[in-house]
Amino acid sequence: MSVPAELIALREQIDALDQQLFVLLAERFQVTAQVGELKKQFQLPAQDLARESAQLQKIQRLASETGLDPDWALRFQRLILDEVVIQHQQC
Ligand SMILES: O=C(O)C(=O)C[C@]1(C(=O)O)C=C[C@@H](O)C=C1
Repeated sequence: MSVPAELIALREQIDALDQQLFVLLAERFQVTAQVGELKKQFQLPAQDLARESAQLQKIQRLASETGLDPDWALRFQRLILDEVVIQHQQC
């Protein structure tokens, strides 16, 4: 069965967006790696729950404003934060 041209075009858009998403994610992890180094230098804890709480509130608001499911956005952000904390602990 042939794939409609419209589907091909939409998939190209998806691939381009995925690429942007991963470039941004990689950029975020580069910044958090710098935070990890700084925390090590100043002997600060890997996790900052007050900062996370403020971020998660912001994420929920952003999700609502952009039409994303706030609960899903929270889970997504949690995944990222947990990974950063692990990386901080390993640094
Ligand atoms: O801001 C910090 O203190 C960070 O370590 C970065 C970060 C984040 O990825 O945004 C990660 C872990 C902390 O618990 C809070 C925030």
